[in-house]
Amino acid sequence: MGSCLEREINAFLWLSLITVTAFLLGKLVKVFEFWAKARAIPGPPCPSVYGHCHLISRSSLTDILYKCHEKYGGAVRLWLGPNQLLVSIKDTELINEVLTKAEDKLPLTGRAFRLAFGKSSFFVSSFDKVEHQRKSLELKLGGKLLERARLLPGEILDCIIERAQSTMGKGGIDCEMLSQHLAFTILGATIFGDVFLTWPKAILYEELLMKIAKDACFWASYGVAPFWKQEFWKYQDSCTKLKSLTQELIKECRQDSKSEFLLDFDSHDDMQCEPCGEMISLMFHGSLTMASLIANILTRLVTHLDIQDKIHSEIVMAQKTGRRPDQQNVDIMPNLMATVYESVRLLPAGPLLQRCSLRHDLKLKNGMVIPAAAIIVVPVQLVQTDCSNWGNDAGKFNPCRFLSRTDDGFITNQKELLTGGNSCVIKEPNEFGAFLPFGSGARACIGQKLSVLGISSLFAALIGHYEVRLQPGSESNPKPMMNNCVLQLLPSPQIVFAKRDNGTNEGAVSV
Ligand code: HEM
Repeated sequence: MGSCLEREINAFLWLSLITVTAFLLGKLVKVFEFWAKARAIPGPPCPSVYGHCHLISRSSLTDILYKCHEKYGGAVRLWLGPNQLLVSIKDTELINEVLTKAEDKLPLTGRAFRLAFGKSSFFVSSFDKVEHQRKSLELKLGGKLLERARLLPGEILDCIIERAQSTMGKGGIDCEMLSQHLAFTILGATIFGDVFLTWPKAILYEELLMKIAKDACFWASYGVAPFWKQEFWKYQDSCTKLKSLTQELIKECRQDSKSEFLLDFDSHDDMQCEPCGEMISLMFHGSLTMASLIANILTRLVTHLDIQDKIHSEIVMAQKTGRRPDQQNVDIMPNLMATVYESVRLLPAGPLLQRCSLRHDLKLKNGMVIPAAAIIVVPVQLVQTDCSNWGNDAGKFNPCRFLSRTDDGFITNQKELLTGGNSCVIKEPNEFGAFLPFGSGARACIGQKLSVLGISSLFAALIGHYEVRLQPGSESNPKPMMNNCVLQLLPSPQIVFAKRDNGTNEGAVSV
C-alpha cells in the first residue's frame, strides 16, 4: 500500500518536472527565435545581459539613437534586456510603412492613463480595442467643434487676460504659465462648452491636472502599483479629486445642455463607458500638447519680430478681405499657418513616436522582420531636424519652407485667390514625409485639425490685438527639454504685451 502511494507521488513529481521543463524550454526556444529574428536588423552588439540600459540611463535616448543611425543606417536595433528589444526607424519610407502596419501602442502609455484617470478607451495599447472609438471621436471632433475652435479665441483672450492681470505683477508674464492657461481654456471651452469659461473651479482643475502631469509617467513605470509608498497615495488622491471635479463639471454641462461634444457622447449608444475617464484623458493629452506648441510659437515670435510683423499685416489684410467677420479667417493667413507648422516641426510635443505589434511579427517591404512585442520608436525630433529631409537650414526657424510662391502672379488655387493678390500659398504639411508632430498611420493624432485651427485662430486674435515682446533681460537662449510629459523650450522666457491701436502701439503694457 505504502509503495503504491510512493510510486504515485514519484509519478506526480516526474510529471510536474517534465511539464515545468517543457514550459521553460518553450520559453527558451521563443527567446532564441526572437534573437534570431532581431539579429538581421543592424545595430550595436549587446554588451551584457542588461543590453544598452546603462547607456540610456547615462545619456538621452535621442542622442544615442542619433549616433546609432549615423553608423548603422535608417533602421537600428538596441537591446534593453535578454528579451527586450527596441527598434528605431529614421528612414522616411520605412517610417510610413511601420506607422501604418504597427497598430498597437506600448502598454506603458495605456497604464499611465488608466492609473490616473480610470478606464479610457482612447489611449489603450491594443488597436482592436481603440479602432471603433477612434472613428467615433474623429466624427465628434470634426464639424461643429471645428467651427467652435475658430470662434472661441476672442472670448478666451479676454478671459485669460483678466486672469493674468489679477495674478501677475508689473514684470513680464511667464510664457510657460500663460501658454498653459491658454491651452487649457481653449480645449476646456471646446469640449465642455461655455460653462467652462465661467466655471469657478477651472483654476483648481488646471492645477490638479498639471500636478498629475508631473508624476504620471513615473508612477506608471512601476509594473505593480507601489501602494507601500506614501507619495503614491498622495498622487492617487489628486487623481480622485480630479475625477470628482470632472464629474461635477459634466453634471453642470448636462444641466446647461450646451456642450455639443458631451451631448453627442451621451447620445451614442455604442459608448457605454462613463465619459469622465475619456474627458480627462483628452483634456490631459490635449492641453499639455497644445500648451507646448503655444509656448513654442510665442517664443519664436518674440525672437523673430520680422515674422510677427508679417503675420500682423496678413491679419489686417484678412480683416478687410475675409468672408466671415465673426471669425478669425486663418485660411487666408499663410504666414501664420506656416509659423505654426514650422514651430511644431522644430519642437514636436514628444521626442519619440512609439508603437509595437503585440501579436504578429512586422514584415517590411525591404525584407526586414521586426519581431512581435519589440518596442518600435520613430525619433521624430531627429527626423524633423534632419538635413537630408529639410535641407541645410533644417535646424533654423524658417516658416517659408511651408510656403510656395507663384512669381508670375498667376493665381493657382482658391486659397491664393482669398489672399487677395498675396502670392504665397501654404503647402499641405502632411505631404512632407518627414513632418510627423501628430504621428501618422493607424494611431495618428485625432486632434490635429482641431488643435491647428484652435491655435492659429488664437494667434490671429492675439497678434491682431497685441504686439508681443521679450521682457528686457529675459534673453536666455532656451533649449528643448522634457517638462510635464512634453518637450518645451526652457528656461521659459518672460514676455510683455503692447496693445495695438489701429496699427499703432500704446507702449509696452504687461497684460
Ligand atoms: C498641438 C497639439 C497636439 C499634438 C502635438 C498631438 C500629438 C499627438 C501624437 C504625437 C500622438 C501619437 C500619434 C502616433 O503615435 O502616431 C497623438 C495621439 C492622440 N491624440 Fe493628439 N496631439 C495634440 C492635440 C490633441 C487634441 C486636442 C486631441 C483631442 C481633443 C488629441 C487626441 C489624440 C488622441 C485620442 C490620440 C491617441 C490616438 C490613438 O492612440 O489611437 N490630440 N497626439
